Amino acid sequence: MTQDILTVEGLKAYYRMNYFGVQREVRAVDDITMSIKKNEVYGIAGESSSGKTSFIKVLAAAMRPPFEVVAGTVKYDFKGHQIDVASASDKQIEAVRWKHLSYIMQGSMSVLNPVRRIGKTFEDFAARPLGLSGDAFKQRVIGHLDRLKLSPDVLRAYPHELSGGMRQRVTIGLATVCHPEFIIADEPTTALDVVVQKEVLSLIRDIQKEMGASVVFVTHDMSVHANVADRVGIIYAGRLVEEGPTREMFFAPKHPYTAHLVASLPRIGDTAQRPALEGRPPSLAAPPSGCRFHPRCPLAIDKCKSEVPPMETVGKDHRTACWRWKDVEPLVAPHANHKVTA
Ligand SMILES: Nc1ncnc2c1ncn2[C@@H]1O[C@H](COP(=O)(O)OP(=O)(O)OP(=O)(O)O)[C@@H](O)[C@H]1O
Repeated sequence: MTQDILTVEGLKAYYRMNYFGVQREVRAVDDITMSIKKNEVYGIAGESSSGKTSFIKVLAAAMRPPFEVVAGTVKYDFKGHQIDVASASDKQIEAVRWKHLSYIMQGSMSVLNPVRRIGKTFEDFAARPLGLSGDAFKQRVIGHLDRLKLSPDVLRAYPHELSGGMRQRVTIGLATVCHPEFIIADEPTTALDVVVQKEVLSLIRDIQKEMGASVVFVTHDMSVHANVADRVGIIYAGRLVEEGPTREMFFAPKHPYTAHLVASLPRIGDTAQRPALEGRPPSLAAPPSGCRFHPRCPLAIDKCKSEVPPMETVGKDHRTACWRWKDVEPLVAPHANHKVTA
């Protein structure tokens, strides 16, 4: 049986703000339970503002006030090192950062210090976790850059001197140079052109295979999920509403929201009109009762308005939170041009 490397239970994480004495709470992650296996690539999808970035910030132990964990656990089982990052101290998190757990944040420029040469940034990130210095450290970094098809010259460059694709490679290099067991990436390909996107994706996949790491990544681009993920999880209004093997999520979704998301993926030669999903995701300060998707759901019944659907197992590694999952039909037929992994 494959072992889990990450187990999340009953996780709630909110932005808690105080505006002139008035408390406001944005429930960005609201009761998520899930797990990720060793060597698995897990993609997280959902509309803008659904809580994807907030969720992986907790996984990456990168919360900053006013964002805080309100309930639940986020337990990693690293080699010889167990940690619950939802309650660990900064010092305990420091001990696993980069060496076991790494985080590729949204937008490579925000990670790379604009006034520091790339080589210095590598030293800041990786010298201590690797326990190397001087020439030994430099050789290790150069060897790693070579795998990423980057020349040692980049170490002398400033971030603005590199193209967007190169910067993203450097960010991936930073996140992987210590051979972490768990890599978290937020929109790793957004803002890159299609050709560079493909390169960056295959790079992440190659590195993951070579190092035997687990990867969690977020993107709103369903074609990236189709090509890269082993399993996909769908977040709607702060909740995980469905997760399952990528192929099943595309060809046999069991949540009406997933059916809409996967239907949004353009296919070559397909001119069929698909019903648009009306409305917008709800405010996370005052989400709807019952199933949060019910105001937009074509299958909603009275029960959906008042009772929260529990996550039910509907197949191997496949779970959904929908009272009417048996009635969910794919909105588009499987298509020959629709490449899906697995
Ligand atoms: N620093 C913050 N302070 C207050 N609320 C925030 C903050 N950051 C995010 N939020 C709110 O948390 C909710 C979830 O946002 P989050 O960025 O996690 O969503 P997302 O699914 O990643 O969206 P996107 O795809 O646009 O990045 C949103 O309602 C957002 O407005």
